[in-house]
Amino acid sequence: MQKLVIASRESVLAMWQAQHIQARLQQLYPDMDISILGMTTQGDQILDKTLSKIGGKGLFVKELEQALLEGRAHLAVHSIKDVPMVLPEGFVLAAIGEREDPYDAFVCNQYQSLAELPAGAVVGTSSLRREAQIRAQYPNLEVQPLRGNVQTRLRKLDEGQYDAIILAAAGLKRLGLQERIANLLTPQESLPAAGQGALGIETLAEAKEVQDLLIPLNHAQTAACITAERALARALNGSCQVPLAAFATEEDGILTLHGLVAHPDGSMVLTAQAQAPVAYADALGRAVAKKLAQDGAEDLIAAVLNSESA
Ligand SMILES: NCc1[nH]cc(CCC(=O)O)c1CC(=O)O
Repeated sequence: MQKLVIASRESVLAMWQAQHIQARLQQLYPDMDISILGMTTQGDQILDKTLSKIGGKGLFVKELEQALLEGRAHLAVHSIKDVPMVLPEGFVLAAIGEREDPYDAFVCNQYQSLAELPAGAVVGTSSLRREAQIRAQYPNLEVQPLRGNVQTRLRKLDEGQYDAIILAAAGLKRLGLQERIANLLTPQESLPAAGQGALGIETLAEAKEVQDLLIPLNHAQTAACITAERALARALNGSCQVPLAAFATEEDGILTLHGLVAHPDGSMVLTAQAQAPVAYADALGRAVAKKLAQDGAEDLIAAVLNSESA
């Protein structure tokens, strides 16, 4: 192929990620003409509602998939965290890039940790997963919705609308804003979302030639972790509506996967974990999901979904 077009959202973070992939590809294929097609998605436009209320993750990827379908782009670069657990027919994840820091970051101008915040302090996050875990451990704190891109969220903190906010460490680090991180939340405080910190590259299922070009960008250990995390979320019908976390690590070919499902108000938190060789990543995800289901996760999810539609 002579020419490759990368579809990306236009946020500063998305563009950084697309440029990162562009640079890696240009190094591998110096003679190829590689460009980026920036586009705005519904997820970027609707900023006054929480994601769970406007239909979830798909809103960040649909327009990019449409560009692939219409041949305006050959690959789409996503934060894998924003990619729905089940792709529409005809699309595949062709490569998963090496993971950045997977943890959530505590961002605050006065305090060093959630534990130090005074009672009644306002913590900004629109992630139900973060909200539920904070409420469960710090019932004296107030959690308020916070949307917009990373820069917007930091501005709202600096203007005093919040005492602290929680953001993915990966986004801040990629944007050179790591000095804004007061502390990383431990996985015990806030278990990360499935895929947090990793990039996914999506193509049409039929685009074999493009997929071959992307093989060197796939990071095997990260891909195994992400496969396990996404299998867990998929098995529990992972949507943005229910607080759900899935975090895998790999050591010497063995994956350790932690899963968590919670009630948004923090009144109930279920956790489970298991280990398996990397070759069984998908089965591991389903196994941890099954443990959670046996502990009552499906009832919890049904109760949360019911109360929302009521
Ligand atoms: N929800 C939006 C989103 N999608 C990916 C990232 C950060 C980068 C990543 O996790 O790869 C963020 C921002 C955040 O959660 O703070």
